[in-house]
Amino acid sequence: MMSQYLALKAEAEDCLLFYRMGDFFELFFDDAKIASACLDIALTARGEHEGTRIPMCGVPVHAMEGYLARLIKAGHRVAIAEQTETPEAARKRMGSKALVNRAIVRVVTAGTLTEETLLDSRSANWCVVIGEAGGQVAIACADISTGRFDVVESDPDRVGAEIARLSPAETIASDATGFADLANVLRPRADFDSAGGEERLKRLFGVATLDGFGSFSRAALAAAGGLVAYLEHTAKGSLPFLRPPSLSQTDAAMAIDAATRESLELTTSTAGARKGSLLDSVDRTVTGAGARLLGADIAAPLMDRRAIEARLDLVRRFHDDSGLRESVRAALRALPDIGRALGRLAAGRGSPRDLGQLRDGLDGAWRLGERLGAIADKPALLDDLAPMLRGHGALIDLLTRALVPEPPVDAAQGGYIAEGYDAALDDLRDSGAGGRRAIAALEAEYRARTGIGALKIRHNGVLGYHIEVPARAADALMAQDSGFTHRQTLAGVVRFNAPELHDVALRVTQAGAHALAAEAAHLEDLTVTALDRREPIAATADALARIDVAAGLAERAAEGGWARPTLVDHGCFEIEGGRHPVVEDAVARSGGRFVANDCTLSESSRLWLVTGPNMGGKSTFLRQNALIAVLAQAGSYVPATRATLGLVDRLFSRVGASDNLARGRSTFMVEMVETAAILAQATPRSFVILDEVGRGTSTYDGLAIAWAVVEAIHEDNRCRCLFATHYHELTRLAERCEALTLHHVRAREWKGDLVLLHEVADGPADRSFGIAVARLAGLPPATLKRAKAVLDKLEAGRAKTGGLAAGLDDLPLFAAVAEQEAAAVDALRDALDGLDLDALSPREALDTLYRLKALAREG
Ligand SMILES: Nc1ncnc2c1ncn2[C@@H]1O[C@H](COP(=O)(O)OP(=O)(O)OP(=O)(O)O)[C@@H](O)[C@H]1O
Repeated sequence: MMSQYLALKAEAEDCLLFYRMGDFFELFFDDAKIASACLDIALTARGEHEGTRIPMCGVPVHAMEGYLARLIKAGHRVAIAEQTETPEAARKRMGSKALVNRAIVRVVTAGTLTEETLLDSRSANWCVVIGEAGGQVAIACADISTGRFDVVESDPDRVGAEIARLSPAETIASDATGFADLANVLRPRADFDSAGGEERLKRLFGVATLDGFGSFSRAALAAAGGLVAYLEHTAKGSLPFLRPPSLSQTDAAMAIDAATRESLELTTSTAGARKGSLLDSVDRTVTGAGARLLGADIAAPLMDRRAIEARLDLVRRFHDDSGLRESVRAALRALPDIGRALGRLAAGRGSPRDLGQLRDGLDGAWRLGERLGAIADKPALLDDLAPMLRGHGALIDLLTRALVPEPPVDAAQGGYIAEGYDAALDDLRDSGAGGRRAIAALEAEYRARTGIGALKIRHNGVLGYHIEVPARAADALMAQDSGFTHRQTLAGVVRFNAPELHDVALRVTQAGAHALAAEAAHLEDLTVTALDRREPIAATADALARIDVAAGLAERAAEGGWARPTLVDHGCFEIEGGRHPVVEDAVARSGGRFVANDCTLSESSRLWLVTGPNMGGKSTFLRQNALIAVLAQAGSYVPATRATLGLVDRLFSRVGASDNLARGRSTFMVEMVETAAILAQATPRSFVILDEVGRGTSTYDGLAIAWAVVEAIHEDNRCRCLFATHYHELTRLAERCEALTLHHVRAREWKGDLVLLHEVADGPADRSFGIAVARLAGLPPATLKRAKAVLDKLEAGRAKTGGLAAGLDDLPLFAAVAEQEAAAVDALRDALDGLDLDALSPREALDTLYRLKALAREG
């Protein structure tokens, strides 16, 4: 047995091997140590291997799903080795010392789950593969719990952002590409060969050419083929359930890099949970499929204005008609998740209940389709969706006739095929029921014959039907001629058999076994019939999800008084009464009122420099505008009283404080890497929010960098940008950057207390209130007093020297400064030994300026 085990383990080296032994899955050696620690189950030992005891632990087969879930969550992969023949068959083959054949039937990984209990019903479960060919890159992703299959052709530099968008359960790449560091599973290069990929796809979809799906690049074939190869590997050869691939380009969606997603908390909060994210605050969907689609929509806002308007038209229809909205949501709420039921059936892991869910879901969809088809003023999208909801009439009828109202998850006990569906099955059941009645009659007869009132006929797995009497009354039945045969003596009872009982029991058992077999055959047939229609069923599931998303967004919009955004072709961004949905909820929960703010970026004012006290609401203001862009392009109403915006092609958010020490980068390093990416990638159609860039380093360095970044964004990127800063010196930039305007969040000091008004107003902030905020935060009075004294000294010094601001003011007027302070400049020129002052970078220029000023003061 151990050599069989070791051979199987060699096939699945990167997995924990679940080795089936009767009613248990056993794990051995290191697998046992890892699993027992992770699952908190006993580690024992058994037999010997190379002179040492073999560590071992096991989980019961019936409880395996729960254990699997914990292992997969902890990041393990599990290979399931099943017995592939019965012990009887093995004995026939090899005699009494037979070893049952076993084989790995499945590799369970995070990206290839279909079990309801292992999946979150409200999130997609993506398995993502990166493929590369001829310098091009494509990403193939599948959610095999629903069969969704997308292939996206990507710029090499957008691969990271795409992966962040999908937030996959598993990412796979070839061990030979440059993307290995983005992957958590590496597969051999041969799996990603584009010619082999084409063959695999043709085989999967049973087609002679892929032309019907669109035109695949070689990279797309490599990725899609690599994905199919991986799914075949984990399902051990059986083909996965995938719908025909939908091909797209990354530029069909707003580009949002990983750091921006994280800082805007689009689908998860910075704590990693769904709670606190934009998605959580917007989500009013009532079905798992709707929630999954909304997550995908928010993660990938569209770039196609017509498609966005189509979604918005549908939201508006539900928004403006609350009666319709409520009835549609009530109907959807009652529907089971047909997409996932279909996924389980297609993966060969379906149950009678899954068929029942299909029946109920499709029936509900049909009714909803009828209703929606008949309403007035149908938006175009609904015209497309309503017919998709109907059209499974024959299947619904078949399943309604075939199944009981509430089919069980476990097929083993039978009882899921409805009466009247199959006359032969009904007969078998009748004869089983007749037998059970005969057994009841026998019980009465035995009681009368023996005079033992407590006599019972019972059933168990070992003895089958038998007669049970209390031990004290058993003697009468023990006699040779009693007509009863002794089978078992237990503590309080003694068990017997009798010839009549044996005959009737045989009839009952045989009828039962035949009935079970007949039901199983029906289950298989019904599954095949349902799967014949899997593409249109999946399309119905998609249509339901789209309607749920629209009705949910309408509900959210009505709840929050949101407005339909107007999308235009030029680069404006005009928000009136904008709000941050997550902060607004939080403020409301603590009894406060959120202050709405306008943001009007235009050609002549495309860069807003926002100053103001800490805690004043700068970050909130920046983010709420970025979130409004995301929501608008995802096809949602937005938290504002009015919003008009030109489409945003790339969204960037750089927020001062986050760091990534885990990746070995300091806070400042991360800040600079991300800022560099923005300067390299932002286009005039982009929207950028920068929050306190430069604060991660020393004041002068930070100010110099912030200064140069603002200039570069203004001159070169020319994107729409909100820039929040504590460097008041930067406000000087307004004098020379014509499209930069100054704004501040308002605050007042009232009788020594700071009052934050959270109101965005024009012009620069007059002061910074840092110490007042520190007091609000509860810094000890002695420390506050000392801080105030230091601040006074600094300010006095600044007044005397002209200060930092004066220096920056002079930066482009270097020559003028030089004229006024010629002597110092000469001294400096000597000191700098022929350095070309005109060629200095802003940072060097600034340093030089300060040295110059110092020399001038001395001289
Ligand atoms: N418009 C608003 N209306 C009501 N409360 C608000 C508003 N904006 C922000 N707040 C409250 O103020 C808090 C601080 O806001 P935010 O983090 O945006 O300030 P900040 O100016 O960026 O501060 P810092 O400079 O310290 O980072 C928020 O958590 C929220 O409770």
